Amino acid sequence: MADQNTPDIVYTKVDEAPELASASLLPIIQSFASAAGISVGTKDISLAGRIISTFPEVLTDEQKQSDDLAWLGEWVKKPEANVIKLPNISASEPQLVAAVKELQEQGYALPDYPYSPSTDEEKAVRAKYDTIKGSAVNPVLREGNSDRRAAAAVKNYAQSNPHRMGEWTSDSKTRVASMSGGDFFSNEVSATLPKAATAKIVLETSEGETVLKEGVSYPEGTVVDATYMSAKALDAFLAEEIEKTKAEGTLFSLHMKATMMKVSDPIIFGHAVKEWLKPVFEKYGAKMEELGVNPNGGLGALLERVKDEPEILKAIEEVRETRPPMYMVNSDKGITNLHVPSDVIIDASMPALIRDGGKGWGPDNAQHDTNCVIPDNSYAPVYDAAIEFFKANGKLDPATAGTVQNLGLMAQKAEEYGSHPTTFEIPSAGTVKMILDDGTVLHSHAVEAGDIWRSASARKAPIEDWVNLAIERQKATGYRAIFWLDANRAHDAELIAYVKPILEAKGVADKFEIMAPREATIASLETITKGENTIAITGNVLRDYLTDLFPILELATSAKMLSIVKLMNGGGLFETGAGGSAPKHVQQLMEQNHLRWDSLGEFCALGESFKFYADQTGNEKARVLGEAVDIATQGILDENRSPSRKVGEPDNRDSHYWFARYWAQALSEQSTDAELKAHFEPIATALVASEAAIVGELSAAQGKAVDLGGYYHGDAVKTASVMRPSGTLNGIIG
Ligand SMILES: NC(=O)C1=CN([C@@H]2O[C@H](COP(=O)(O)OP(=O)(O)OC[C@H]3O[C@@H](n4cnc5c(N)ncnc54)[C@H](OP(=O)(O)O)[C@@H]3O)[C@@H](O)[C@H]2O)C=CC1
Ligand SMILES: O=C(O)CCC(=O)C(=O)O
Ligand SMILES: [Mg+2]
Repeated sequence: MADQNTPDIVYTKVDEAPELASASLLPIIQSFASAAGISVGTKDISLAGRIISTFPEVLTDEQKQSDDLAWLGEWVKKPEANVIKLPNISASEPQLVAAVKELQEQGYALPDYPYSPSTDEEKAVRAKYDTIKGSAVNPVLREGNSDRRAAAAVKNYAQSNPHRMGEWTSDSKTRVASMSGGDFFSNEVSATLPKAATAKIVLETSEGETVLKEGVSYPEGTVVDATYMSAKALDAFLAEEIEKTKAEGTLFSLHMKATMMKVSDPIIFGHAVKEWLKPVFEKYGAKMEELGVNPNGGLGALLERVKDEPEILKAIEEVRETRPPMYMVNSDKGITNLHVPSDVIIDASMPALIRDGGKGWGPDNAQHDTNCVIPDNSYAPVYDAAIEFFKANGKLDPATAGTVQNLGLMAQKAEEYGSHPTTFEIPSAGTVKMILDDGTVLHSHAVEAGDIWRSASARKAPIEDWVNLAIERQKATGYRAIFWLDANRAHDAELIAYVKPILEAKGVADKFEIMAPREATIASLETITKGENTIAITGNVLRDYLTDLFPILELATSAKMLSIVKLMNGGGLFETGAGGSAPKHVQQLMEQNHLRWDSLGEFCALGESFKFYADQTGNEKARVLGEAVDIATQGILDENRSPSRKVGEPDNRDSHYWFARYWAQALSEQSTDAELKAHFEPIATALVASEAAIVGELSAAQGKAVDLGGYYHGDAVKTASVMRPSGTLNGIIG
């Protein structure tokens, strides 16, 4: 067994619903793993944990925390890494500010979040907070490409227990709106570097040259893109779509990824907020700025800042009356699409809308056709094609549909994932140039004030690894395999120049197709409609989008996906599902003490992690544990032991009892390892014999509001007592 600081298997400490689930599940895992001499320990990547570890200088010794993310960033580069990663918060500004406030209330002397930093000290604090914001964990941990698919058991379950799908009709007014020019898609340029280079990015204006960034280094063979979104074109597009929505009688909705694309997308979101409230900003812009309003933080924060300004509130109300109804996050509470940038995240929101027959929730708490505004055209065609496909063909039938697996290029901050330090809101008109150390001007764009310029890149080694993974997966399955690459898009053309020679050299070119996202969407939907399967081999953003889209259509949720990251240096990262941290579930637990979070993703990841551990170390007990996990997971599906959505019915904790029971039974019934068999026989017997007591204790706990001692930084003891209410179960687990 490894030392205390380096557990054999790392289980990440995260946020919200998955972290609550861990309070119940992890003790079971640790107890079972210890029987094979395997330690399972936590490393903290939660939002609160990352804030705490970033500001040691203002904290007491007791409050200080190690920088586990930095540690993990190194760990995933080691061949022995074995990490189970649960979804964590990629914080928007309002989430970060709320977490800081909660920690301050708990006695952490953290600096306030500086909205508009002016002094050097404020700028330094803001820079630190900016590193915590957005998708700050996943790009660091994901030192490998992504392999996401539904395990056979999960797919079979979905086919025999098909979920409800909303009806699609050919007269649906739902559609996708995206820019016809001036966006990232149309302005993209790309080049592959023939040798290693260091680049600087400058803005040349009539006043002279400003260095936006320097010292960006790229190894030989890196595909380096540059593009920008025109602020003027974006505003004109948004204004037009607001009017069109009104004319069409649909809901206005904006879908983007302000969390993962943490620099560009909050700015785009801010443009939408400003356009929506244009007359108010025109009249009261200066006053609102004084009050600290930042449109990028959303309507929610804006309303909070102007709450004592009756004149502005009245003006907002007047504008609202002239606007189309908005797609709502929570119509009971009046929370709109534009309230919080992290409430409507495209990967989860668009598939849910498509699953529901193209309907979004309106302010009247009823479902309506919706105008889905996705400004940038790079990936919007996927949703557009899907919507048109279902209008023409009717809803997908999950009972007969095949599956779309995904292999996503993601390692080493591939593509837009790594673009955060090289994304800029342009302060004044001029030319942005990307200049290499040998003087070559690699890319150049004429820009105007407010344009969003960004450069993304993808390195050669990850690209080659991704193509090779695709070849392996196609060989293992025989499925139709499609590279979702658009030969007419600059970046994709560079990737195709990598892909084709590798396929040809390996003699498998005839096994693969290359299609632009729109055509690939149609081809994939046609394939699965026939009950056949396909592999989508995509870049990073489509990895994210498709691994929610197809699972949500096929399985109702992406939470049950197998999500494996084969780390490039030999380790394994096992993600639990492809979904997020489900904030709504926490609310329900706090109000009703019912947790509807489904840990199936954790079960799938756990089985893989143990088997991987066996491969890596030769500890065959780990393999026995892993194979038994798979049997237990199958049991959860076969016996319908997944959590129910309603209070009073079995929840996440019940499913953990059943998981422990099936796992112990599988271990006591196997004959590969006599020691494990002997160890788990009495445990399995006790779990079966105590069923009534355990289920009774779990059920008695539900129904009342609970106190977790915090939302972002809950109290571990309080959380454990809420999440482990069965003394009988705790006694057996030890
Ligand atoms: N890998 C990662 O680290 C990821 C992190 N995130 C983070 O998660 C947060 C929320 O993101 P959001 O876009 O709302 O997406 P989520 O996937 O968290 O939530 C969307 C909905 O999916 C359902 N859902 C998701 N997981 C489960 C589960 N295990 N069991 C049952 N239902 C589930 C829930 O539906 P219902 O309410 O109907 O029950 C939930 O409301 C954000 O902070 C985001 O940054 C998001 C994606 C990935
Ligand atoms: O990194 C993030 O912010 C979210 C990632 C995500 O949604 C995914 O990996 O599916
Ligand atoms: Mg996602």
